[in-house]
Amino acid sequence: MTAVIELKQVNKAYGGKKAVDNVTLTIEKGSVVALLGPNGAGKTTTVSMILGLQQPTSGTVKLLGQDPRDMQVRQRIGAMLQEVSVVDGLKVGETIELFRSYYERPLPLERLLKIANLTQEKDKMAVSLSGGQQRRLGFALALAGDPDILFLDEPTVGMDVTSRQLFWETVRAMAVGGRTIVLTTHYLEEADSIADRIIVVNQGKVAADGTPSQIKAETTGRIISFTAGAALTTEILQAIPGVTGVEWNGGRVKLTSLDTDRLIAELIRRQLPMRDIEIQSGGLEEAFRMLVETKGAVS
Ligand SMILES: Nc1ncnc2c1ncn2[C@@H]1O[C@H](COP(=O)(O)OP(=O)(O)OP(=O)(O)O)[C@@H](O)[C@H]1O
Repeated sequence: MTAVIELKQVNKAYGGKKAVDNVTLTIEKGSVVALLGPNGAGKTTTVSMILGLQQPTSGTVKLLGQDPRDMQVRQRIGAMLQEVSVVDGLKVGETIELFRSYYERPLPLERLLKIANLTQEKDKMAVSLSGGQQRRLGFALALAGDPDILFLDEPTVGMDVTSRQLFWETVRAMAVGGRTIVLTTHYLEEADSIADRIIVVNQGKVAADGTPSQIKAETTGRIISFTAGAALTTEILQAIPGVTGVEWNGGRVKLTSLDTDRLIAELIRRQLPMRDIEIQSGGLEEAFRMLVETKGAVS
């Protein structure tokens, strides 16, 4: 595995306040990584340091093994930031052409227009685009140089459902092609479906790091549900080692546990009256809430 992004003991302070607090992490080539965290957690600051737009107060950031400000490195990076740079007086097509001119091997204009679903808008003034269309233009500009690493900072904010679907299909196809994608989002279901690694950031620190299923399993544990025989009560179930929660819904009971493999063995060993047993993971939303709440929410 090749590390394309490396952060070592990175800190960023504004005044006396730490926005990023001693973060060390490595991102491998070809991975799709989602940075999740509440407002003010430090996601954008982390991405800006990886991009070389801001300097860490201490620690080191390497992009493709180099300083992120290196010109050769910049040729291989694309970024879609929260603010889209719409140049006054330029049409959509001209804006894309301008960005293409910065790169040695840009993607063709027509392809970029198609990817961003802006073919119809090619001759419109960029400033006249709607919010969602401007986000899509931002995507085309990020892809102009056919980047190896793509940064997407809350990319789908303001996009309608159809644009959002098309957007993620394109991102997925790019990841299959071996590109590395780093995104920040508040939409947990998007992170769950697109990312192969989720890094939860809270108060400038990494609160959790793993695959979506690891994050879910490690934080909320898993759930065993079954239709319970009449003899079973909450007291009996709570007394079984490994049970962290008991919830009833009619005759069905939901047990939560951090180790469902061990618990299921124990339930069977006790020959409890159970039918239609199911094992599920907790939701990412729940995992995220727990992580952020236990470590203290950021206003
Ligand atoms: N230029 C700046 N000057 C002073 N403080 C800043 C600056 N940029 C960010 N901060 C502070 O640093 C912290 C982290 O902000 P950052 O924008 O990185 O968070 P975020 O996780 O991207 O949040 P959001 O989800 O709201 O975009 C916040 O407390 C923010 O107020």
